[in-house]
Amino acid sequence: MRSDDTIFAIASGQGRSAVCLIRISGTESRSILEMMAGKVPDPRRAVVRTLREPATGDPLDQALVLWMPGPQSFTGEDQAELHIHGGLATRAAVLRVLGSLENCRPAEAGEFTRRAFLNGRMDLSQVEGLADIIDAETEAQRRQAMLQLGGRLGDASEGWRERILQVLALLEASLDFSDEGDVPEGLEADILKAIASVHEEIRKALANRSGERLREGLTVVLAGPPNAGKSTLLNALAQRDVAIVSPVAGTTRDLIEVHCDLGGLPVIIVDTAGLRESGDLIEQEGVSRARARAQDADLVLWLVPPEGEETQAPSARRVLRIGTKADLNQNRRDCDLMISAASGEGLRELIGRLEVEAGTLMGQGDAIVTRERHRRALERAQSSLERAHAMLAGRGPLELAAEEARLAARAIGEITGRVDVEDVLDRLFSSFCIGK
Ligand SMILES: Nc1nc2c(ncn2[C@@H]2O[C@H](COP(=O)(O)OP(=O)(O)OP(=O)(O)O)[C@@H](O)[C@H]2O)c(=O)[nH]1
Ligand SMILES: [K+]
Ligand SMILES: [Mg+2]
Repeated sequence: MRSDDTIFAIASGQGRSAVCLIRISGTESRSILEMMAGKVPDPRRAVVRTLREPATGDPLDQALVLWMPGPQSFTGEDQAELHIHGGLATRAAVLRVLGSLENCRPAEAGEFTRRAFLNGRMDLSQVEGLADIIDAETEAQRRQAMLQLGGRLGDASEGWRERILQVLALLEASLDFSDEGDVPEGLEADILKAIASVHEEIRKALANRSGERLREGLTVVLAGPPNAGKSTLLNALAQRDVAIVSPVAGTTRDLIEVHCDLGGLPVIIVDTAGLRESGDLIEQEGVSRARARAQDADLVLWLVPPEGEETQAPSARRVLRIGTKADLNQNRRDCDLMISAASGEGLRELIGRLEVEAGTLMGQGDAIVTRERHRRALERAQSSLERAHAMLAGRGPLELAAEEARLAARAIGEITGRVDVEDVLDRLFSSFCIGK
C-alpha cells in the first residue's frame, strides 16, 4: 500500500441502488476525470457527463461529476466524485476501469479519513466523532457525535495540553536560570496552582461516565424465575417476535439481545434463561450466563410472576422489581411496577421508567469523554500531574517534575493525535468502512 497512490471506493454502501457514489482522492484525480469524463468541471460544481472507457471511448454511464481540488477537500488532496447509476453491472464496469489505471487502486478501510487526518483536516478525536456519526443509531448518540466532530473534546484537551506546556516552560526556565535548581519563590505557587486547576478540570471530565454509556448503549437485563414472562416482555418492548414464548419452564437458554431507541437513548435489552436449579447441562449454562449478564448490567428488571415461590434476585448494580401477568392476580408482594403483556397494562409506565433510568445514567450528551481511549489517556495525564505536583511541593528534583509535566502533555496529546501515535492510528482506522 502506497500513501501517494490515488485511491477510489464506493462511499454509498454496497448492493444495488438508484445512485452510487464513487470517491476518488489523490494526485491522479484530475487526469482520471479528463480521461473518463472529458473536460474537468469548475471546482465544486456538479455537472452531468458521459463516462467513457479511456481505451476505446465506449460509454460506461451517464454520471454526475464533481471536481474538488485540494487542499480545500475532505482529504486535503485533489478529489473527484462520480455519482453513477447504482446497478451492479454499472458499478463493476466503472470500478474495473478505475482499477486498471496507473497509480490508482481501491482504498483501504478508513483510508480517506486517514488522509484527512494526516493532512491536518481533522484531529483524531474528530475522526472518532465521524466514526460515531456513522454508527449512531439514536438521536442522543448522533448529537454527541456531532459535538465531538465539531471539536469539543479536541478543544478541551488542546486547552489542557497548552496549559501544561506553559507549566513545563516555566519549569525549564527555572532549571536554566536558577543556581540551586529551585523554582523562584512566587513562581512555585503559580505553577502548583496551574497544575491543580488542570487536574481538577480533568477530574470532572473523567467523573462523567455518561459519554461512554451513550456511545455503547445502556444494558437492561430481564431476569426472573422460569415462566415469569421475560421473553413475552422482550417481544412487547421490541414490538416484534424475537424470542420464543411457551408455557414450558426453561424455554429460553441463550441470551437474546435487542437494540431499542428509548426517547433517543440507546438501550440494549437482554432476555435470559429463567433462574432455577436444573439437572439439564444446557439449561445450567444458560442460567450461569444469565447471572453473569445481570451482574454486568446497568439495570436488571427482576420479573416476579404471580404463581410459585419467591426466588432470590441476582446481585446487580440496580434492580427494579416488576410484577408480571397482572391480568391474573393483582395482589403482589412489594413490586416497583405491575405489568401484563397480555392486556398491555403497565407497559407504558415501564417504558417511561426505563427512559428516566436511561436519561439519568446517560445524560443528554454533556460528557466530553466518550471512549475508553480518552479515559485512559486522561488517567495517565492525571497520574503524571499528581507526581509533578507532589515533587514540586516536596521540593523534589525539578528535572523529574518537568519530565512528569512532559508525560502529562504527551498523554493528552494522544487524544487529538498531536503526538506520534502510529499504533493508535492503525487500530482506529481499521474499524472504518471502505469509502470513508
Ligand atoms: N396471562 C398472562 N400470561 C402471560 C403473560 N406474560 C406471559 N404469559 C405466559 O406465560 C408463559 C411463559 O412466558 P414466557 O415469556 O415464555 O416466560 P419466560 O420467563 O421467558 O420463561 P423461560 O424462558 O422459560 O424462563 C407463556 O405461556 C406466556 O404466554 C401475561 O402478561 N399474562
Ligand atoms: K417459558
Ligand atoms: Mg423465555
